[in-house]
Amino acid sequence: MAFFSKLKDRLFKSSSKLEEGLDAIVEDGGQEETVEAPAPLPEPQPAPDAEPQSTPTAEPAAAEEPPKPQPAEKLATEEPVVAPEPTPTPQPKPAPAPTAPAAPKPGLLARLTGRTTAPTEVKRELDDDMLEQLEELLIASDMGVDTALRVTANIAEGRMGRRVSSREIKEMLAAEVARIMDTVARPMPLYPSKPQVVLVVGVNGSGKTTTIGKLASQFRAAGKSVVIAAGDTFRAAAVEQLQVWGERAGVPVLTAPEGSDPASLAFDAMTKAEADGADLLMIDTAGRLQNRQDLMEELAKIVRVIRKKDPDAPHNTLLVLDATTGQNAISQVETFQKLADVSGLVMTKLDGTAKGGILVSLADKFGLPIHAIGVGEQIDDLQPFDPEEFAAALTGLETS
Ligand SMILES: Nc1nc2c(ncn2[C@@H]2O[C@H](COP(=O)(O)OP(=O)(O)OP(=O)(O)O)[C@@H](O)[C@H]2O)c(=O)[nH]1
Repeated sequence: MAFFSKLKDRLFKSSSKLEEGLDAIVEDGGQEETVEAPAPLPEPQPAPDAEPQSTPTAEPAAAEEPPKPQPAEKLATEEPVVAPEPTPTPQPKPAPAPTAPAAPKPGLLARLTGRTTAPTEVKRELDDDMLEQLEELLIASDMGVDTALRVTANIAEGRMGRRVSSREIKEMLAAEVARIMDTVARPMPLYPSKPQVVLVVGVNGSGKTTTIGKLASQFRAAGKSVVIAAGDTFRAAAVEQLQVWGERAGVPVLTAPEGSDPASLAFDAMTKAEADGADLLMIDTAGRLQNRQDLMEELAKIVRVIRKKDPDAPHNTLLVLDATTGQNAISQVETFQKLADVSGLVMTKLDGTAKGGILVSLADKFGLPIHAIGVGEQIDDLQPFDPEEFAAALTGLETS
């Protein structure tokens, strides 16, 4: 519940654009029609709130990494709060059905008597022009050309020539988006290894430090002992910022003198975390642009050194992506994947983007797990990723 409203509120910037675009497409060339009783929805009814917390289960992760996982625990502690929602069984929706046959009569009478109370809505025939407009809209929302084409093709399948309302097109789109995102919504897996080494990488300012602080706080609240290593040894300010987050999360931050080798800090931090019996060691790294070859090499070195200490480490390599960077996120994933064997993504700043479609594009292209999303700058502004809620928020479905 908390998650839903937060995402909904904060994704408004993103949803409103897509939502307005979808409304405009239907209105452009559409005609107002009287709403027939309980309008039969197109077959793939997405049932947006049917299984809200189904996603952050870890079965897929377990299936993929059979050797070690003792699959994930939820990242977001408020996840149980979502549970109460589905119970509201007062769904008197089925009831209106019997009244359906009677509905046209009063509508007609009302019209004859000049009291036009019958509700109307704009519908447009789903044709090539409409699909083209839809493709353009999705591409503009950063969904990427390939994904946009695939999504529209799926929407079109079996529905060409049908008259659709704005709400129906949003439902179809939300169902497609949720289907793509369903496979990638997975919390960060936890392993029995002690310490489980989590390397956090990304370009400058993507939100690595903030995400580490938020994650550390959540893991700590889940009863894990966490240690953070300040791997950005180049900037004193970065270390200080991490120390602030360490304090907020209540976890120790290991540092090294400014300018020292981040790989050796990572090695020392592993030794220390092991000696302390820590469950998790989260290693922050300096932000590096994917086109800076030297820095990317340095990252590869950090990974090599970590593996000297534990060949299975880093157990998780989280790539933190800033959702506001749009399509550039694609090349970030490609480059970081080559050097650091990225195991999962955290998408930050979803509260500030007008183009949440990038997540759909990433999921469709790489299939990397999305462990969490950042929806603000506060310590509790990191949420598990829920495909249905995301799809509904992105398309503006729940606001219609
Ligand atoms: N609105 C919003 N801001 C965020 C989010 N995550 C991080 N930020 C902000 O983004 C800015 C950069 O975050 P950092 O955590 O310092 O990013 P970084 O990747 O560690 O940065 P470098 O160390 O410079 O590479 C800060 O102002 C954060 O408060 C988020 O989910 N939403």
